[in-house]
Amino acid sequence: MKILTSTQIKECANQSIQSEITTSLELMESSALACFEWLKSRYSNEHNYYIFCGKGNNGGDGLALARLLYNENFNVEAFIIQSSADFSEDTQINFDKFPKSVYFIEGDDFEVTEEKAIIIDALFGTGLNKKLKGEAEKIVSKLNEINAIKISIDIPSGLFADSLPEENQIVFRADETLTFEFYKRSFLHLEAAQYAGKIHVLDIGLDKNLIENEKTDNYLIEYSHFEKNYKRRNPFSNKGNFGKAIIIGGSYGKIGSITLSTLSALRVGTGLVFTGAPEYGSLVLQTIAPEAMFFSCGDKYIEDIQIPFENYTIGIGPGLGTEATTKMAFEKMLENENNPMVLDADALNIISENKDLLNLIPKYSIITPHPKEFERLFGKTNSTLEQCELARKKAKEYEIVIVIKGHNTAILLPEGTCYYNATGNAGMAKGGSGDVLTGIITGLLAQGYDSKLATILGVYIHGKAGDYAYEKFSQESMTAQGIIQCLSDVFLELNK
Ligand SMILES: NC(=O)C1=CN([C@@H]2O[C@H](COP(=O)(O)OP(=O)(O)OC[C@H]3O[C@@H](n4cnc5c(N)ncnc54)[C@H](OP(=O)(O)O)[C@@H]3O)[C@@H](O)[C@H]2O)[C@@H](O)CC1
Ligand SMILES: Nc1ncnc2c1ncn2[C@@H]1O[C@H](COP(=O)(O)OP(=O)(O)O)[C@@H](O)[C@H]1O
Ligand SMILES: [K+]
Repeated sequence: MKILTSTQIKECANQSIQSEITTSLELMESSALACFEWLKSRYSNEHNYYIFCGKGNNGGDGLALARLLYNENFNVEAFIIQSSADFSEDTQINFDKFPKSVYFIEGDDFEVTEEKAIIIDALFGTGLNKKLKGEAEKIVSKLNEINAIKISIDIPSGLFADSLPEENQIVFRADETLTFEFYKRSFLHLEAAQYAGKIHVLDIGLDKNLIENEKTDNYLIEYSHFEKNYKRRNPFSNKGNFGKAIIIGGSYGKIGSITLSTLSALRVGTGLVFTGAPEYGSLVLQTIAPEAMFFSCGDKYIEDIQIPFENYTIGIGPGLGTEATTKMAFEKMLENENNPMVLDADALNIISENKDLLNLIPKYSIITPHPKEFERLFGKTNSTLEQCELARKKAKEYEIVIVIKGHNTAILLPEGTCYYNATGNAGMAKGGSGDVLTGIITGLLAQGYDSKLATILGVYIHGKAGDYAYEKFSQESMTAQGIIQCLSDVFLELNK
């Protein structure tokens, strides 16, 4: 799914209107109708709906929604900011059409009975052009204090679509946001996402051809991406058709991490998986992952990485350690390798200590830092959006794929595009989840997916398996091994 800026979204709507595909009033009605249908499917008319409206079109959506609810006998009250007397044209029409009287409110001079209350925030949408102040700030602050179900229309009031709020900025805190047609980019960044709650993208009938023609560098990964690009297995295939993945890492006390990567590479369909680890890891690895082959990388830690065959794909880093000899062996390996590889964890920590090594990373390799590892590699930034933009620059500069891991993992490609992921959950916030991702991406790369697809699909599958693990084991009890176990559910779904 494309992620467009608020200006682009407005432009799409304007073009639809100019080409007489629709009118602005019809768009407002279909926005309100989409919200109405959504609400009706989730909440009964036993609730009391309190709809807070501004003077712009977001307020118009709110007033149209109030009418639709009222007409179906829902208990609804509409509140309008006092200073919002000069409505936009369509909002004025919807104000006139609302059959009940509304409350004009000033500051915190309004009452909401908390019991069974649903507060709908239609104060400001994507037309917000400055931080909330005065009356608006007072209203939102009071709403935030009320104990009720809170739903924002299009975007929580006070939030911008394309930039992040500062600390202590007043923003409506929604449990759910019903947003129109597109994810707003800010929803994919922690600083803003905390205000938006669960996001639901509603279709309001904007012309899909116009959306198709809008250019963007930011996308959200969707199931269709995976479905479209997934390589089905030919019935006549043999193990030689599905690549050789070499997973390198592990050190004393961290053989587990490389085991998790190995198991994950096996579980995404790789033809042959080899694990390179210190000798003492052999017994554990061969017991837990008998399908994988083991080759020794020294005794106590890696001294030299000798790969005993050709045509392979390397994933290196989990549990690798940063011993002096390991560093030397890793540097030598980087000097000798030309094919894209996956670099994670300690491989990245070693590079952080010697930034010249960035230049040795083979083109189109994939690096998977969490935000702290990213900071060690490329420096501090003031926000996650700045970090994402810095990653875009670095991905281009070094011609690599950068994966910034987190709740909404961001993938930055060498051509400058960003793909955000929305699968996964907080049950994955545990040691070992990242090692699973390394194995998955390495396995996909080994099977012939190019770096871009291996990463996009890998990140998506990883989160999706995490979501299955959540359903099966709960967020608390799921483990990295649970994620690996649930990879089968992802592939079974795909093969249905
Ligand atoms: N495009 C689409 O596809 C569709 C969009 N739709 C809906 O329209 C929404 C966008 O509507 P919009 O452009 O009228 O702006 P909106 O956010 O309602 O209000 C801006 C108003 O608030 C004011 N204002 C700004 N900042 C302020 C502040 N800090 N404190 C106080 N006031 C402030 C500003 O006044 P100004 O400062 O410019 O005088 C302006 O009048 C969008 O989110 C969606 O819900 C659907 O109906 C149909 C399809
Ligand atoms: N709250 C969350 N929501 C979704 N995914 C998460 C969340 N927390 C962690 N993850 C995912 O789990 C993985 C954790 O990786 P990492 O931080 O490297 O941990 P590890 O130390 O286990 O290797 C990443 O892929 C990340 O996207
Ligand atoms: K809103």
